[in-house]
Amino acid sequence: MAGSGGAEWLPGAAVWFQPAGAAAALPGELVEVHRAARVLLVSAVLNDKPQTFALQMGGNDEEGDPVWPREELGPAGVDDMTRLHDLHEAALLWNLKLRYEQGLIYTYAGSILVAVNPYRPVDSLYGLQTARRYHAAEALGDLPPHLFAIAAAARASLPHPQAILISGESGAGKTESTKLAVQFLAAVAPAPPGRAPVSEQILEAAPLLEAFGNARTPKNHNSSRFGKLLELYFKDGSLAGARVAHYLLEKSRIVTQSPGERNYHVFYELLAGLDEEQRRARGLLTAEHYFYLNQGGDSGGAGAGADWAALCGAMQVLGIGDSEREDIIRVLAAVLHLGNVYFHRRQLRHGQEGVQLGGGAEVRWAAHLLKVPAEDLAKALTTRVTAARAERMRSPLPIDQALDARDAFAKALYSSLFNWLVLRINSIVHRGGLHDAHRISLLDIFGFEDLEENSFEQLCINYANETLQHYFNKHIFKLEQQEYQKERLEWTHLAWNDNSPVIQLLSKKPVGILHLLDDESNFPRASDASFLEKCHYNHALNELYSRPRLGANEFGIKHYAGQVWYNVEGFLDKNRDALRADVLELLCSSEVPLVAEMSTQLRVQHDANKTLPRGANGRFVTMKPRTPTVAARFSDSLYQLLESMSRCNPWFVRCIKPNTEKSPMKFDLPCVLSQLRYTGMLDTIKIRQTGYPIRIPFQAFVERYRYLLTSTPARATPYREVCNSILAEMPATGAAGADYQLGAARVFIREALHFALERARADKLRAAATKLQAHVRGHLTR
Ligand SMILES: Nc1ncnc2c1ncn2[C@@H]1O[C@H](COP(=O)(O)OP(=O)(O)OP(=O)(O)O)[C@@H](O)[C@H]1O
Repeated sequence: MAGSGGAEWLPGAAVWFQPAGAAAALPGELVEVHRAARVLLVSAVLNDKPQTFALQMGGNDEEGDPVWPREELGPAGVDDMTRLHDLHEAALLWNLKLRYEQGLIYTYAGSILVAVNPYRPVDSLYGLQTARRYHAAEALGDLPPHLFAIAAAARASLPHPQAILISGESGAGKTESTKLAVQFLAAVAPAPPGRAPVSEQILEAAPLLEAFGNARTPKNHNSSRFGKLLELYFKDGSLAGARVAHYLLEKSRIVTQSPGERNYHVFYELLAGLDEEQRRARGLLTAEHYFYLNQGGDSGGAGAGADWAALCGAMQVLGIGDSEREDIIRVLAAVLHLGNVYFHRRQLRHGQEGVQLGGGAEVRWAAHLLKVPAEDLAKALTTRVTAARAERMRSPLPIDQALDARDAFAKALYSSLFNWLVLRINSIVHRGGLHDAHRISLLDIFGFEDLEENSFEQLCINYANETLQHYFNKHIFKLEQQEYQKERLEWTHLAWNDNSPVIQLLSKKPVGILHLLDDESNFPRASDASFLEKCHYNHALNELYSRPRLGANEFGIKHYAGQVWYNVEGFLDKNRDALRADVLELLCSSEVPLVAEMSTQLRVQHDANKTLPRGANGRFVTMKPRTPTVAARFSDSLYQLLESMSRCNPWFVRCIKPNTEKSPMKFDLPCVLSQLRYTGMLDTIKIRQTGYPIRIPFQAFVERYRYLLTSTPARATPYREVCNSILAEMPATGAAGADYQLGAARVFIREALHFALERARADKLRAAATKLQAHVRGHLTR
């Protein structure tokens, strides 16, 4: 490609270039230039048609001039990106853009689904008719790419357990995709008679969990602030039950919100939904009066009243009765009252500092709603119990600790309410008799986060994303290529961006950052600063780790999705998440059945998880038992999640955010490009295009595709040879290299050829069925 007279590469500049298939170079005009993305868009007329071409800036040729590989995509792009001939970032980007602008938000990369958020309702995409069509399709590529196709393929692959992993940044569309997949599976596998409400209950659990676990953030007005694994159980072809597991509800949001952020939806919905009389009975006012609701500068609740009515409807469908709902309201209202409790500093004897309670009415309301003695609650907020020998003494709390005690109380109340709710939902949708049911798991876990201020929560979220990216890489690249090697296929090794070193930096024993944090959290005199010192000391030489230049309380990690700086302030407290024993006792003494129940659950969790520290020789030593920290529990649950996933056949859905303004149908190239880059989409497509992800044992292959044989093989022909005969007759898919290879015991097939095989088989079977019907009709007529 050449510019006119060495002119600047600017939009509007005249250029010459040669598109694929054109006999000679064409004159064109630069439409857009993305230097960072090394992408040029050029408009030109080819075959009398104005078209736009995406060109990738390559390296330099021998004379130092830029090299411009080329790609022409046609007006509608391709629906499976493994069919692109010239694979480069510009081609992927332009292909997604072309499709997106025509309302085609789904595109395949082999069997991986790329879903670009439309940011507007696209009802025509998701009707019952569409669901039925996808349900009836025989193979993944038979119909245009769709989320329903992935859900249908997962369902068709039962009884082996299946997992659909839905990933993407905050706001990319994971939660919507999860809901749509569940709706599809519920629609095509209706519950058996007698159990009819179960699928309705499963569907109604989603808005309930969203009300309590989602909140408005600048990135997403309905951002899930917890990770979710939803297991759907199928029996005799019907959706027979479900189970939800949740990960790491963001607790800090209950008591603080940054500008533009809000607390969990349910608070605003409650206040807008109760009438004046109902509010008065609980001492409640409107949302702007509550400290826990107005710190982000937005306590408006437009439409929240209707949401409260919908929420009550969902509770009814789930069988959460009036008295339970009343108790839920008590807890929510108590949290709001607690947030408005304030303190005055008080100088005590011997130079000790203490506090005097302000907002006494708020304490009385909270105690009244929780049915605990008001004086005990006041004591819990202003003093702490210290145990010296056999004596329990109360010592006053200074003002900062009193505020912390208030917030810790509110966080414990709300998070145990959330835990209780999940358990309650499970008790409804996961009834007995499912031990032999078949399972599809849907994972919707918080996306990678890099905020203005990143704290402990972001470290955990990004750690989870690293492990899931690793799981993806392991499936797509590592295990795949290991298999080729084992079965001695001809294969040039394909490198990929391995993120194991970051995972080790975070979690390897004994000095991974999360282990250092745990050790410090169990050491009473440690502080955030001493934790940071230890991180610097142990990892300063690691190239994935950065120290701040100006001595700030931060450390930086180079994640697979980019560098993130974490401010360590509050890390230790958040990780300890200690609930004082006297506070737990107070909660357990509540006469509200729900509060007593959730406090018991809290106590069980608190006690059951206590582990004794091990001595150097591996034997238990006599020390205080360690209460597991948040990071330790989270790592454990991630480990269990991956364990469970490793037993499933995975399906990947990559959600993409088209712009950062949440604008409908606006495709911002650099924004999409960065997501394609850090998820390794180009390499993924390369390995899907040239690799052999489908592997079938010879005998199973022959049994499935024997209808495609044009001649019957001799009786004792080995399966391997029959496989070869079937495959040799299939037309080539057009990608470079062989479309299949025969390994030691299995045949290895490219996805494109697998689609073609499935389609050919379905055609043969259909033709045979038609012939048989005609034969039977003829026979009957005769
Ligand atoms: N398929 C879709 N059709 C229409 N709108 C969509 C679709 N997917 C997402 N959206 C829009 O994008 C918004 C954000 O999507 P969603 O909440 O699913 O993101 P997320 O990836 O789960 O984000 P987070 O990680 O913050 O929870 C939705 O509220 C909705 O407005």
